[in-house]
Amino acid sequence: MNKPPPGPAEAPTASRPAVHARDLTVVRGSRRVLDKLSFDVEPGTVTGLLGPSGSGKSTLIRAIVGTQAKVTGTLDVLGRPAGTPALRSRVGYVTQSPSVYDDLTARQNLDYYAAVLGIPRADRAAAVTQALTDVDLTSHADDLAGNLSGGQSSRVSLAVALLGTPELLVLDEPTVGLDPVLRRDLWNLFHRLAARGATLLISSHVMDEADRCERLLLIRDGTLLAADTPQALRETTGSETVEDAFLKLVESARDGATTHPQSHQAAHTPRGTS
Ligand SMILES: Nc1ncnc2c1ncn2[C@@H]1O[C@H](COP(=O)(O)OP(=O)(O)OP(=O)(O)O)[C@@H](O)[C@H]1O
Repeated sequence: MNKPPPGPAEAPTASRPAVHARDLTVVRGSRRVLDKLSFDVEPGTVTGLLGPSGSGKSTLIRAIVGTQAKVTGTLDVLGRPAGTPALRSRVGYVTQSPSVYDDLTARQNLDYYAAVLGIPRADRAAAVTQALTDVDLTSHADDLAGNLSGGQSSRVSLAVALLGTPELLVLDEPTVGLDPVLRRDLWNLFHRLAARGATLLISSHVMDEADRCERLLLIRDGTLLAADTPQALRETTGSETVEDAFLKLVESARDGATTHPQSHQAAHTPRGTS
């Protein structure tokens, strides 16, 4: 693809990947659980990190947010090495298990985290209300978190991550256990956040969420099978669904096919061109 060189008027941050990984490797115990991953996450996109249970999604997410030990290779986040303290307020992270205080209400939880994040007292109430609105929890704002359903407490955690208006939001299986309506609503929220300029990296082991993402990173056994758009993955593998594409990529990796699976990687393809 003949991409013209960046012109002098092009803002360097606009085209810089939100996440840039080269030969990213993580060893846990005696096992290499991520093996030489190379990919870029483009800014302003909703990128899905898809792979079966145990494939290394959470490990990769922890590496990106800077909480994983024994990471080697290159891993830059918003132009800085992953884990740099200056990134803390720029990266929102939601873990698989909701991290809220059961004896505080949803609003009190958010107010507390807003204070921890250093949001000025005068701005806190508005920031909390906005975050509660974003996750559609205003009607439960004054319920104790301990009395909320699993899906509702996950949304409180998500609201916490939204508080600082992070540039990059990394969400580990945020839709697990949610009913289809809530899942759809959350995906709509993710796209609204991306439209406001945020980059979202969202892990899931549910392949039917693939088509809700603009781009996908498919991983299995700690290796990257592909990085591309859902449509390109279906087309290049001749598959009807991303799940079938995934299976074909696994088979071709297993057969040691001459076409290396990572040739599907289109980390530098500008958005909307593939
Ligand atoms: N302390 C450890 N020592 C060795 N291997 C580990 C350790 N912790 C995790 N692993 C292995 O690392 C691999 C990746 O785990 P990870 O939690 O990143 O996968 P995942 O894709 O997020 O899985 P899930 O979807 O089930 O959460 C797994 O095979 C797991 O068994």
